[in-house]
This record gives sequence, structure tokens and C-alpha cells, in this order.
Amino acid sequence: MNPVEMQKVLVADDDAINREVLGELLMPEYTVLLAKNGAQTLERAARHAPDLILLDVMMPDMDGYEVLRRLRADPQTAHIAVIFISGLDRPEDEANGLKMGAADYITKPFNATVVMARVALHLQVVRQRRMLERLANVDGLTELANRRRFDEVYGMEWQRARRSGRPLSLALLDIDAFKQYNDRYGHPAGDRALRSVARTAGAAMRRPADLAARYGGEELVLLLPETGALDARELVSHLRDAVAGLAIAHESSSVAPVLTVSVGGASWYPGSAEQPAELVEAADAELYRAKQAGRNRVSWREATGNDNFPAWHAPWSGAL
Ligand SMILES: Nc1nc2c(ncn2[C@@H]2O[C@H](COP(=O)(O)OP(=O)(O)OP(=O)(O)O)[C@@H](O)[C@H]2O)c(=O)[nH]1
Repeated sequence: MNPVEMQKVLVADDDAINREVLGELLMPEYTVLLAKNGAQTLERAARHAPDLILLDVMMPDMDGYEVLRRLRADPQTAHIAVIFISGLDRPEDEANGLKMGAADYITKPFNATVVMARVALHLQVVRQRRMLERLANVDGLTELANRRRFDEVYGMEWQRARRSGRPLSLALLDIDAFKQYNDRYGHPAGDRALRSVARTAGAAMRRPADLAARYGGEELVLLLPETGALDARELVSHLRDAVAGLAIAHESSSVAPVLTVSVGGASWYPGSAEQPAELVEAADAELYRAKQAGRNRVSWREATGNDNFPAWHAPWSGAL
């Protein structure tokens, strides 16, 4: 397996010999990280996001139970699978470890084959969980986030903008004359074109929190947290350019000889709208305006500081 695809296992044990034995055992199949105490375990878990932690229960500075509790309390590390490795071999110790949320409990002295088998089993569970999460959040055709994921992220970003007082921009992007494209080139070619547009939209996202998602049909939505109207409009205008630059021939379009998109966007400042739906409605109204004005253009609406919604600035429309 390619090393970049290897799953990561963090071995946390205060005993150097145990670390070495476990490390060597796992090394051929996994990327192995080592930690010699509780503080190091927490730091490496947060920094490297391992898939699994083999966690010694008895460590002098912070025992394994406390490490697990702190891992679970931090959203960044809360989902990492943990297997306790412990010299405490009474059934109640094992039951206690599992009750705390460990995936498994292995007693010392451990048997190498059993350790490997259990590690493999739990890493398979981790892979399956990731696949399910992906299926639930990703649109199969475009491989962008799906509508469900967008709704979830939008709700969170709306709240975050409300708390932080930072602006939030949202744009709806719709392929022009796509019905004619399907009619002229066939539905499979339409799917390929939609995937190319989606890939271009995904690549245009610059910050980790920016999100491009499939809103429905041939419509995409772009969510740009902490981005004001000026920057959002510029990003989206470049994206419109980039789609035209794909030079996907569209002989049946009255807009251009190539596939183009229209985009409607709106920027929200805390206090300018009451409900998340209002921003989507404003972007949708701008998309309609861009279509009416001839397509292949961006139309934007900007709400001012503390105005009562819907006191938007005069719309800007342009086919840059
Ligand atoms: N190939 C393909 N076509 C799709 C998909 N989703 C929606 N469509 C098509 O997109 C077309 C959208 O058509 P309309 O809403 O009439 O708009 P349009 O032809 O793009 O025209 P304007 O938006 O007004 O420029 C329909 O023909 C849908 O069948 C998809 O996943 N794949």
C-alpha cells in the first residue's frame, strides 16, 4: 500500500520497550506514531489525527482513562478509536475501560497476533465509518458536498457569523441553457459537463471553510464564510470566467458558443437578515436577475451593516 494511504496508529506507553515492541509490530502495515506520556498523546492526537490509539492505562503523569476523557472532550479528537492496553486484567477493569468509550481492551502481557488482529478489526470499522459518512455527505455525480451536507454546514456558519459579527456570502450558480445542452449532446455528456463545472467550482474555493455543494439538478451553491460582498463577488466572477475557459462546446446556446453559467449572490452582515432562508432567497432573486439580463454573468446583492433586512445595496450585475 502507498504510504500516504496507510492508516495511522499512535502507540502511547510510558515504557520504552513496550513502545518499541508495539511499534515494530505495527510498522510494516501502518504509519506508527509514538507517545511516552499523556500530554504527548493528546498533542500528537490533535496534530496528526491518527485513526487509532493504542493507549496504556497506567502512565505516571496522566493515566489512560484521563487521556481518553480529554480526547473525547475535544471535537478534534473525539472520534478517534482507542484500544486500551493494560496490566490490569480484572474483568471489572476491562468493563470500566469499555464503558468509558474505548473500542477494545487488551491485557498485558499481550500476544502479538491478537494485537494485530484487533488493530486490523478496529481500523476496518474506522474505514467503514468514513465511507458511510462520505456517502451521507457527498453527491455521487459531482463529488461535491450534497444538499444535506450544505444545509448542515450553512446552519452552523450562520450561527458562527451571528456570534463573530463577520459577514457571510452565498451564491447560487446555474448552468445556462443546460436543457439545450442535454438535448444536443445527450444526457451522459450533460453529466460530464456538470462534473467539470463542479470540479471548477470546488477548485475555486480558497479557504478551508469555503464550501461548494450541489444544490439540486444543475444548480450549485457556494458558501463563503467571513467573506464580504467585494471578495465574494470577485471570487465568483473568476469562477464564471473559469467555466467559460473550460471551452466546453455548446452549439445550441444562444448565450455563447461554449457552456456558461449565471450566478446570483448575496452577502449578509449580522443584523441584516433574520433567517438563513432570506440570504438564499436574495441569492436566488439575483440569479433570476442574472438570467433575465442575458445569462453568463454575476449579479450580487449586499446588505449593509445594521440595516433592517431587506435593505440591500443597489444590485451589481456584470459579465466581467
Ligand atoms: N445531464 C444532466 N442534466 C441535468 C441534471 N440535473 C438537471 N439536469 C437538466 O438541467 C436542465 C435544466 O433546465 P432548465 O431549468 O429549463 O434551465 P436551462 O435549460 O439550463 O436554462 P436557463 O437556466 O434558463 O439558462 C433540465 O433539462 C434538467 O434535465 C443532471 O444531473 N445531469
